[in-house]
Amino acid sequence: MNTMTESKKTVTLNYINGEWVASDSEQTAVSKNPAKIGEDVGYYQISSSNDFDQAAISARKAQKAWGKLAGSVRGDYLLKAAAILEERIEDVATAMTQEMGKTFAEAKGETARGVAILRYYAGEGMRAIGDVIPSSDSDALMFTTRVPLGVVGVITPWNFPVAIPLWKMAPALIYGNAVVVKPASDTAITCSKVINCLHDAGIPAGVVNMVTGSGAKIGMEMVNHPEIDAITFTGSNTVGKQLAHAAVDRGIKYQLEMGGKNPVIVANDADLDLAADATISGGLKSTGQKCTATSRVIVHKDVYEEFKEKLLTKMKTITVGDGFETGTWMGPCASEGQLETVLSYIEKGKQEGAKLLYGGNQVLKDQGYYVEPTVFENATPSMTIAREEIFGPVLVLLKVETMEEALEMANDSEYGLSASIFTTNIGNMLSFINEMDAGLVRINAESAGVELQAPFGGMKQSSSHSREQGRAAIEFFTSIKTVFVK
Ligand SMILES: NC(=O)C1=CN([C@@H]2O[C@H](COP(=O)(O)OP(=O)(O)OC[C@H]3O[C@@H](n4cnc5c(N)ncnc54)[C@H](OP(=O)(O)O)[C@@H]3O)[C@@H](O)[C@H]2O)C=CC1
Ligand SMILES: CCCCCC(=O)O
Repeated sequence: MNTMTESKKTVTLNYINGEWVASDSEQTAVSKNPAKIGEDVGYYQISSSNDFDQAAISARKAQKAWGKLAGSVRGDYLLKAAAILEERIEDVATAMTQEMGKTFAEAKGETARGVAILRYYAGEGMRAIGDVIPSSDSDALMFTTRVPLGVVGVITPWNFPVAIPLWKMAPALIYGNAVVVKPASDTAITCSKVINCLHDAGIPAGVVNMVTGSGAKIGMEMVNHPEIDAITFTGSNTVGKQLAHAAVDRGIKYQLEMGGKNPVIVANDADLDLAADATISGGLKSTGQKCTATSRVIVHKDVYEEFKEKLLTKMKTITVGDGFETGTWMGPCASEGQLETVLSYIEKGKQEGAKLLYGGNQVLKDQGYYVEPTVFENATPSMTIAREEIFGPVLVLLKVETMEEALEMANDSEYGLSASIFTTNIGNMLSFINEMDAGLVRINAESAGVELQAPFGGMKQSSSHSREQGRAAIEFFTSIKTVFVK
């Protein structure tokens, strides 16, 4: 059981060596519902260094036998966990909406994506992992194989509290690693429910561990712990770079997926209704809290006014409220801190001279951390709201004279995660595919909504330049051995 009741409070436990245990710190912290100020979702462990040490040592001990299992046997555990998670979609999605505000429909969709991720990687346990390479010595046999890294530390954010932990854990596990997970504190309870599915699937003790608590403490414990062989992280650039420096100091492998400032280009031959719908979905779904969310909307002057009107007409239909209410299209910001960040960027946009076209206000103040869907125009590429990741429902319209200018503006960012173009012109498409510096390049489709079977990751400051998901994940979670036999 992943929780205990302590003076009528539901307290989520750590998962160490196959058991749900309280921290020896005897301290817990509260997880709050951003849609309902004052409502506590539950409590999680404020873990100690000793807690983490126990988890890392357990992982080390368990990994040896786990790595020796046949891939198909490891895959069977993931298939069982997938079936259990599928049975629990409503319960896990409820925790997600309660902890970070995502609408219940989106939360159920994400949890179903977690089920699919487990099933995809279960299959990886029976696929080829190397090549036979002809040696120049005709009497010799030369081939490659892959071996697990050992114990992988997993640090995850609050915005996809099921999909991201699973798209890191599932490949780590199928390729023979053990894991220690430190989830975002804002979504610790949701993560414990995912871990409980792996526990109930009978995964061997120590192969999977979860230690909750402050990233600044437990996250740094993780990257500096001698039993941790690699780190995979998704979150802010600030934290990612800190982890990378610590990983390099120890000489361990690291993987970072960080921020984005994702552009959409609307060409003068675009389907403007499609472009407006995709801009709203890509930019405002999940309250804009996706690293792949649309934020810069670069529109050709010939269609600017028509597109703007379509966008505003659709934005005005957006309903903001509690993610459990069926009429809600957009939930609250994930936390009070995130709301304050978004409001500060909106103020910055006004101060720097951008024109607030729609939204920009905090709403339902007495209920939760809600902000209106927001769009600016008359912004310049140098403005803060056009350069920095806001991680909220804020769109910035930018007008251009030519497609060459549009592409140049789209590339004018320190980030390079996802980018979309709406056009019916093959020349525009090919130029965009070839010249857009982004890991995810999408034609007549929104910038968000990546599929689990395809490589995911960014260029420039969005990533450490590896790729997650799909078959690409094997590159990070294994090491290649080139074997020569005479
Ligand atoms: N690219 C992406 O997918 C995401 C990007 N972001 C960006 O990050 C910003 C803040 O979001 P947030 O979730 O707080 O992102 P953070 O980078 O602050 O947190 C991500 C994870 O890192 C942990 N962490 C925090 N500080 C440290 C540290 N010093 N060492 C090790 N781990 C640490 C967090 O733990 P804890 O929760 O306990 O602090 C959490 O588990 C967002 O506004 C957005 O810009 C956020 C989420 C996803
Ligand atoms: C970390 C961000 C994940 C984005 C997944 C999506 O766009 O659907």
